[in-house]
Amino acid sequence: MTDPGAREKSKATREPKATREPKATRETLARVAFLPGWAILAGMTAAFALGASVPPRYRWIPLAASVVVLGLPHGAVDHLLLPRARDERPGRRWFASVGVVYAVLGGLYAIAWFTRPMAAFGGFIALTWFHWGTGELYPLASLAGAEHLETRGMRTATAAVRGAIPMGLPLVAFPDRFSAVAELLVRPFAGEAAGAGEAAAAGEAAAAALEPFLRADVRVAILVCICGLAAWTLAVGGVRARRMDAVRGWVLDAGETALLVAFFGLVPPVLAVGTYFCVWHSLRHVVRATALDARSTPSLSAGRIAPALRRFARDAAPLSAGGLLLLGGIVVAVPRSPGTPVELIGVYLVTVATLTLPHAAIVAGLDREQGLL
Ligand SMILES: CC1=C(/C=C/C(C)=C/C=C/C(C)=C/C=O)C(C)(C)CCC1
Ligand SMILES: [Fe+2]
Repeated sequence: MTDPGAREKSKATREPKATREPKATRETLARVAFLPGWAILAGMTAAFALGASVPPRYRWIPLAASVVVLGLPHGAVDHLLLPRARDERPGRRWFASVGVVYAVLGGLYAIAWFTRPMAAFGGFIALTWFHWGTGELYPLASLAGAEHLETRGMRTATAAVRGAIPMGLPLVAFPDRFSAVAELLVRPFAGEAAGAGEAAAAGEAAAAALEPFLRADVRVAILVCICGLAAWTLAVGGVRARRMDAVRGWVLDAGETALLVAFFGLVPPVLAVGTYFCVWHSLRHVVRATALDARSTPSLSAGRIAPALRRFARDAAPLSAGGLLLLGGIVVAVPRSPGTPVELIGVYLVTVATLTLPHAAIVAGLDREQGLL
């Protein structure tokens, strides 16, 4: 005999933890997670559609800003995420475990950059695809309440689409910029005793390895795959949403997907990726982290986000500083030290890459904990 009360209870515990926030709290979180990103990306998309342009050197500003604003700090609370999601105290044991994950995964990946930089770059694109894609599930499913994402299949497909847009469309629309960034990231790792000639050769080797992806027919194929997957995922999601009478969440999903396609198709990639990193991916993750902090719930449910963000900034400060130290270490350790601001940002991106592997692993653990992955 199953007692209906028990069945109700088990249903309640199966519900992803992330959706347990009271409605008022969720609305505050959603406002902060969504509105700035929509406004800034839509504004920039419109400006570039109307022919705006930004001189190349200024396109790096958002990426440079991400060192202190949202970008690097968004990963600096990784040691607090899982214990808070499990209602445990984030003590020394958690800090040590997360430290080990960072040391092992980050360390191995750093070695890969020094030994096989081009493969490491390819891995970075794949990793970002996964991490930025799955990073969209919490805001969509838990904050926007997009019920068409209730099945694992829909969530997998949606994450694949959301990650493919920022990594694939810059290649499709701006192949030369894409390969220039690949060269920028790979060049400092040219052989131990590399002279300028050898470094240039490494850069050229990077460009040569990318060559097949830069061909017009291959890029058209990539575009067709991304748009086809997006259209198919949204079509299946739309049917589900209609059946569940949950069209609002689907409209948000479809609208965002269209905005992202237009944004990454029109805005120069260095500017687009940097902006997206700060005001979209990182902001959404920061909001998610504040939602896990029990001390922040009273002010959040009263519609106030500032105290929660201040608390986040305090939590994230020490390890953001740690990230900067690591950046300094990598700058010193690369065989060819960066000589210009842009080269310095290139080395920063490699630092971000090595930190992103352990960060993505921990966030994936949180996704599992919250029933999203
Ligand atoms: C800058 C840039 C690129 C790559 C950026 C990447 C891969 C950024 C990843 C950031 C991460 C993972 C942050 C942490 O969440 C591309 C696509 C080559 C295109 C040209 C501009
Ligand atoms: Fe992240």
